[in-house]
Amino acid sequence: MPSMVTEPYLEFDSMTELPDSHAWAPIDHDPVGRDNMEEAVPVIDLEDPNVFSRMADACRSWGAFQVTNHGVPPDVLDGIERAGMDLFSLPLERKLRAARSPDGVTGYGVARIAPFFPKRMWSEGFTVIGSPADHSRQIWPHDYSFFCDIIDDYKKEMERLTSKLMGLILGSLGATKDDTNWESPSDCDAIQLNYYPICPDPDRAMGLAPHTDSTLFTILYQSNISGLQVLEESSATWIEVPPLCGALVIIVGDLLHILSNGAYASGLHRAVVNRTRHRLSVVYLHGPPSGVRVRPLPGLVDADRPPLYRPVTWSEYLGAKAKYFDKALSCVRICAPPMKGLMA
Ligand SMILES: C=C1C[C@]23C[C@@]1(O)CC[C@H]2[C@@]12CCC[C@@](C)(C(=O)O1)[C@H]2[C@@H]3C(=O)O
Ligand SMILES: O=C(O)CCC(=O)C(=O)O
Ligand SMILES: [Fe+2]
Repeated sequence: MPSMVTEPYLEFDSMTELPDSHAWAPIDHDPVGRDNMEEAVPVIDLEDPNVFSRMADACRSWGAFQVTNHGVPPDVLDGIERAGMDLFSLPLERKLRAARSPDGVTGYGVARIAPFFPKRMWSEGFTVIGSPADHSRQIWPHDYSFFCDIIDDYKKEMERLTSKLMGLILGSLGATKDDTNWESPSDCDAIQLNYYPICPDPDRAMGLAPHTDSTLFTILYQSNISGLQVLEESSATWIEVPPLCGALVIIVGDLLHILSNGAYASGLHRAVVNRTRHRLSVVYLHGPPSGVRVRPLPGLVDADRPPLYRPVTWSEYLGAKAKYFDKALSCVRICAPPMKGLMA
């Protein structure tokens, strides 16, 4: 694995120029797709009678879609947005009290994929798995429970929605929950808060570099500021996912690609930044419970369609991602050349 970035954290708000450490090659900020619906990431009403076929089309061609009628109350979305802003608006020294430890996963820090890129990203993140109480207490010693309560409310809504979405996605593949050997909710799901400060030179800065998520699927709330883009593969074009009031973005992760035996594409996505508006995204990363091995669904495997991937747990897959990043899927692909040092 590449060595970790060791430079000090940046006080973004004090920067009037983009430092060389954060200057990427110019970024195309004029993605197509805003007005041309043929080129737009689909928006799916979860009450649509054709929801299975609409999801199947979106997952095959985009690896992403937006959902409406998802049932998450607006005050829960507003609450987590406010809590995220409270957190990231604090002085750096306060946030660093909850810094992610070098071998840890949760807490405050730069994007975990940072070591794979030569330049640094214009963003900060905070990851929660399980209870955020310890980190919250470090940041707000006298009033840490407000943050925990908001995270708790959000988590409950996401657990309800992941269960619903899992049923629909399995339905879109012609399967049911009985075809998997696990139940929602998962004990390993993560909440990731991402903050993208105002940037003096957004054409050369990258909020979050292109990546796929290691999840079954990801539920992303981006409020009303644009920044998320998905790669449209056939034209190799980055397409903006426009913020829609109250909608949530669903991104197909690598484990759903495996479960679908390659039928659904994991969506390659990135976040760009803005000269005048800071942006917050709240990301719910959903995977299987610990110990469960994800494998291609039995109904999608036959003599003509052999399994493309071997069974893998989420933690094994995250280990491969941390080591090989965008080559992680090929590590678990059957018949692919084995990569040195990968788990049995
Ligand atoms: C469950 C997880 C998925 C994630 C790694 C993590 O352990 C917690 C953070 C997640 C996140 C969020 C930002 C993008 C991403 C690629 C990253 O660097 O950290 C994802 C990871 C992932 O999906 O691989
Ligand atoms: O902020 C965004 O829009 C993208 C965030 C993201 O891709 C992630 O956290 O995995
Ligand atoms: Fe992502």
